[in-house]
Amino acid sequence: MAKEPMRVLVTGAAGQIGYALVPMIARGVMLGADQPVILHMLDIPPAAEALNGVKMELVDAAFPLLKGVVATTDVVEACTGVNVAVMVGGFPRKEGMERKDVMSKNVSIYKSQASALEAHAAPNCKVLVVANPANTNALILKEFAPSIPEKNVTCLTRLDHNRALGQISERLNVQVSDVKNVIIWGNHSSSQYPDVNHATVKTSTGEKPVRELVSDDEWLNGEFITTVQQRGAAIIKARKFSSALSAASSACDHIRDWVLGTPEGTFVSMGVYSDGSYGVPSGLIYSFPVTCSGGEWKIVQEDGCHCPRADGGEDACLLMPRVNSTTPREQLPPQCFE
Ligand SMILES: NC(=O)C1=CN([C@@H]2O[C@H](COP(=O)(O)OP(=O)(O)OC[C@H]3O[C@@H](n4cnc5c(N)ncnc54)[C@H](O)[C@@H]3O)[C@@H](O)[C@H]2O)C=CC1
Ligand SMILES: O=C([O-])CC(=O)C(=O)O
Repeated sequence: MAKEPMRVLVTGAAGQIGYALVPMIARGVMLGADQPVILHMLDIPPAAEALNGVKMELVDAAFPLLKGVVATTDVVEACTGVNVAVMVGGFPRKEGMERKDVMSKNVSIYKSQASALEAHAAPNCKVLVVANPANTNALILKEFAPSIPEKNVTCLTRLDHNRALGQISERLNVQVSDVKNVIIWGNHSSSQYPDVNHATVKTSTGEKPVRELVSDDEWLNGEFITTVQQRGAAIIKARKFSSALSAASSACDHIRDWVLGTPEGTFVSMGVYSDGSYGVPSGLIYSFPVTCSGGEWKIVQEDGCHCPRADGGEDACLLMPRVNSTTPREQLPPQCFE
C-alpha cells in the first residue's frame, strides 16, 4: 500500500539553498524513494514572486513523489501540519564575515517561527536548523517552542562532516563512500573540531584507521582541520555566495539518517541538545557523533573504551574500536584527557 505523504517545510525556499533543496526532497533523496511528500515553502513577501516561480518549476518537473506544494509568505500556513521542518530562511554571511555576524538578524526570525511551529506543526515534528548561526538559532527555537521535545530540535553540522569525508577521500584517493566515522565536535563555526581519530576506510583487506592510511599526523592535526573549519569561507570567496548544493545535500543526509536510521557500524555528526555527554554543558546545541534508529538519535558513548580516561572494560569503545591502553597518546582525541 502507498505511504501517506509527509509534509516537509522549507523556510527561505526562494533562496539559494532552497532552490537546490526542494527538488532533492521531491525526488525522494531526503525521505526515501517510496515516500510521497507535500512541500511547504515559506519566504518573505519581497520574495513571493520568486517563490511562486520555484513552485511553477516544481510543477513542471512532474516529480512522481510530489503530492502537493504550498508556497506562502504566511508562517502559520507554512507550519500547519508539517512532519519535518528545514529552517533555511535567513541572511547568509558575505566574504570577511563570521557566521555570528548575522546573529542579530537571524535570531529574531527564529523566535517568531518557533511559536508558529509549536502551535501548528504535526506532533513529533522533526526540526533541522540550517540558517546561521545554526547552533544558536536552534537553541533559540528550542527555547521559544518549549512544547516541542528538545530531542526534535537539531542543527546542521552534516555539511562539515561530509566536508571532512571529502578531504580524506581526496587525500587517500579512495571513494568517499568508503570513508566513515569522522566526527564534528562543537559548533557549526570556525571553532568546530573535526576529528578523524575514529574514522576508517574500507579496503580490500578490511577497515583501516584513517590515521594509519594517511600516515601524516602533521597534515591531519593541522591543514586538514583548518580546511574543514574554513571551507564555508573558501566557498564564499570562490563563488561569492555561500555553499548551497552541498548544504542542501547534507540537509537531506541529516534528515534521511534521522528518520530512516544510520547504517550498522556508522555514526554521523548532528547538532543536538547536550545531555551532558563528554562534559558538554546540558541544554546546549552541540555537534556530537550520533547513531539513529527508529526515528531517534542517540549520542555515541565511550563506555567500555580502553582509553586512559575510562575505567576500562572488555568491550571495544564504539568511538575508538582500535584504541587500547597501548595506543600512542598523540592518536587519542582530546576528550580522552578532559
Ligand atoms: N548550517 C550550514 O551548514 C549552512 C548554513 N547556511 C546558512 O543558510 C542560510 C540560507 O542560505 P542561502 O540559501 O544561501 O541564503 P539566501 O539569501 O539565498 O536565501 C535565504 C532566503 O531566506 C529568506 N528569508 C529571509 N528572512 C526570512 C523569514 N523571516 N522567513 C522566511 N524566509 C526568510 C530570504 O528571502 C531568502 O529567500 C544562511 O543563514 C546561510 O548562512 C549556508 C550554508 C551551510
Ligand atoms: O560559511 C557560511 O557562511 C555558510 C556555511 O555555513 C557553510 O558553508 O558552512
